[in-house]
Amino acid sequence: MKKILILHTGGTIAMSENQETGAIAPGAENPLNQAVNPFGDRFDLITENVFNLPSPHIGPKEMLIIQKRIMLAFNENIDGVVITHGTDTLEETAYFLDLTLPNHLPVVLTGAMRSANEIGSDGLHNFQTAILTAASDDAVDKGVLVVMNDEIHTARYVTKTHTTNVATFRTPTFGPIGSIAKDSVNFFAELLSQTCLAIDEVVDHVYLIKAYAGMDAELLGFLDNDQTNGVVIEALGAGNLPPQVLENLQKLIDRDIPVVIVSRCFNGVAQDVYDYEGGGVQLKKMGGIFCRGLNGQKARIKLLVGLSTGLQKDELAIYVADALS
Ligand SMILES: NC(=O)C[C@H](N)C(=O)O
Repeated sequence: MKKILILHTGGTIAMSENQETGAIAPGAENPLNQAVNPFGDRFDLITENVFNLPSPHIGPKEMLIIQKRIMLAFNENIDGVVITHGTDTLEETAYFLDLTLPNHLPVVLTGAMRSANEIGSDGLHNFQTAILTAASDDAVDKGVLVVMNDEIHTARYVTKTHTTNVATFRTPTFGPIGSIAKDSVNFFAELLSQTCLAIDEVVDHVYLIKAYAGMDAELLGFLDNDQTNGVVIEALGAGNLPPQVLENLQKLIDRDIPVVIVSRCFNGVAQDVYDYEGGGVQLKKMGGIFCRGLNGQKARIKLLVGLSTGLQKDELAIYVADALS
């Protein structure tokens, strides 16, 4: 019988709706703990309530606590791990774990868009399909996975795309790698393997900012101080910035603060293609690190993990630049 470790961390999947006001909030008890186990004796389910937090309250420190708990599971004959999590920051926790856990133990994150007592609540269904996926032999060596709404996505590329719809998790550019139909878990893609870094602490002051038409130079100026450890910029289009921010950008780079460039576009990959003032060619020459294929929040997690594990300068740039390294 497969032994599946379940780690509850909170989120809408653990919340209920106030029937009078319609407001959604966590209660003292996680409704998932009261749910009947639909699998009977099929799996040995070991449940731990790690946190009961809405996911905007989850940051790298909490991610590291979850990571450390899963590292222990490697010596506990666990066959798979399911993490229930709020959806707002689920993709960041999933990617943090993807970068820091060895690949071979299936680790699956899930959540819900409708709380436990709302009509059409998706929590229990997502929870069950996440368990099925974590128990699937085919989930081994696929990296950390996100299961929502009968789809299986890689932690590396999945993102939350809708504020309320149950089909919110999507993988732009690449698509999901599997699906669940009733009881059967089907994968239709392999994952290219990546390095896993051993992590023991997390650095702070790693920032994410978004470029916009007429962007003010001051914002980058505020980050030009001893505290800043790294900056990710969601640049325009293929990876370009307005000329007026270049002077302050150069100041950050001269301070040896790693500056990572991704695109604010929903699809595609940032590249140094444009050779005009503020274009990607110049940003790269100035020392900007182009990150291939990750969105802003994932690139920030990667930069944070690289910095937290002690990578510096060229080594850090190589690690962050390629989503597969
Ligand atoms: N659907 C959700 O879980 C959203 C909630 N605000 C959270 O992330 O905790």
